[in-house]
Amino acid sequence: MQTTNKFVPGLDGVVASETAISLLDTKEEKIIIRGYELIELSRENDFLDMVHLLLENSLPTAEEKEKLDKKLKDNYGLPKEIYDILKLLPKDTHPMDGLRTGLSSLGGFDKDLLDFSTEVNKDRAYDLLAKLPALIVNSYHILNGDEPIEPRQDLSYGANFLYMVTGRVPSKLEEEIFDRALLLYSEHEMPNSTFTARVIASTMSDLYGALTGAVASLKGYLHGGANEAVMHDLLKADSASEFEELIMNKLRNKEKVMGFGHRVYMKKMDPRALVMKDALKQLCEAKGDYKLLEMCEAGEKVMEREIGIYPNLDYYVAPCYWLLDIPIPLYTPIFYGSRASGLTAHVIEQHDNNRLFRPRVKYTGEQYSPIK
Ligand SMILES: CC(=O)SCCNC(=O)CCNC(=O)[C@H](O)C(C)(C)COP(=O)(O)OP(=O)(O)OC[C@H]1O[C@@H](n2cnc3c(N)ncnc32)[C@H](O)[C@@H]1OP(=O)(O)O
Ligand SMILES: O=C([O-])CC(=O)C(=O)O
Repeated sequence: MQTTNKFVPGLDGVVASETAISLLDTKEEKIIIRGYELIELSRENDFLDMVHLLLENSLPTAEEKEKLDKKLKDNYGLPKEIYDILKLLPKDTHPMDGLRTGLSSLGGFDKDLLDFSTEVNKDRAYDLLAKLPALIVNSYHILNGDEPIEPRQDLSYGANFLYMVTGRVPSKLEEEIFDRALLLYSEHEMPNSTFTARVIASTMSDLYGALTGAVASLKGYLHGGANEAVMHDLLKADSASEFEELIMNKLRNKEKVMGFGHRVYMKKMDPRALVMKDALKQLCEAKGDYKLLEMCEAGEKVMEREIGIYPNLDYYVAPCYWLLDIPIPLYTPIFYGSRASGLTAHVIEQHDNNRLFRPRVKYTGEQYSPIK
């Protein structure tokens, strides 16, 4: 055992793992996913390409993509018992907690639960990605006292996901923007939720357990929960100047402004946010109403001017989801639905080449004294 005495709060900058999945290359300003660059991928590819890239280490051929699409669609259905379990939850349960419960319960339906071979883990990952839209959206519907919505096989993965949320088939632009957000959210190196999943997987616990822990991690407002918090803030103002005032008040009160800042890109804008800012422009243009864009731009300017901190992805995803008619409590669960693609790749990688995570502490308690 090697011990270093250096304590780094929040493990800021600490290298916790080797991975061949992704890297935030801050020198080159690139988000590398298995050798490709995320922003370039967002221009040329869709979420299913990303799923294939993450789980198979290559972009799919047309034939592979068709097979993947079919594999997911064939497994859309959830065991009826999962809906029965969700119906037992108190109605004010947050959909992230509904998702956490449903996901955890799914483990019991896996006949090979303790087979961690790469192939079985991969099949399990595809099965989960197939089921997540129904689990996420229907846990929300059930918690609202509504009936679950059946997935539609005739729509693309993203269009079906969005259809189940709103109950209407999205326009081409809505489908593309929703899919782009899925792709951008899919993988981001070693955020708290990925670290959580890998720590759990490192005890040779199963994929459902590791992914359930990651739901709890992503829910917090310092991480994925920020996208919901951003929208709540935007709705408190009615114009760019009111939103600027709201942010100034938060700064005066030393409060964090949601959707800004990032452990890795603190002094720069998250490159993914720029892509979603463009998407917001497109959605505003389609609606002929630019208010949300003007408010967000005003917020961006005031944060740069006052404290030199820039938007992260959640800041520009939130108003896009709003314009896509997605209810706010589904923002973080949908983020999770996308991130599950990266998380499953990380759990597989951890199981394939494992060493138990077990760090040490800097002790700040009382010195030893014998019990009298
Ligand atoms: C997809 C994602 O998960 S992206 C992250 C989503 N989360 C958010 O948007 C929540 C708001 N942002 C934050 O709280 C932070 O920027 C985090 C959690 C993302 C990163 O946190 P850390 O790397 O630990 O940075 P930390 O919180 O220590 O901030 C450093 C300094 O910047 C300030 N700061 C950072 N972010 C913000 C913010 N959003 N609003 C106001 N001040 C901020 C801090 O107050 C701190 O100032 P100080 O040194 O004067 O005390
Ligand atoms: O990388 C992080 O710490 C948080 C983040 O942006 C993400 O998970 O997408």
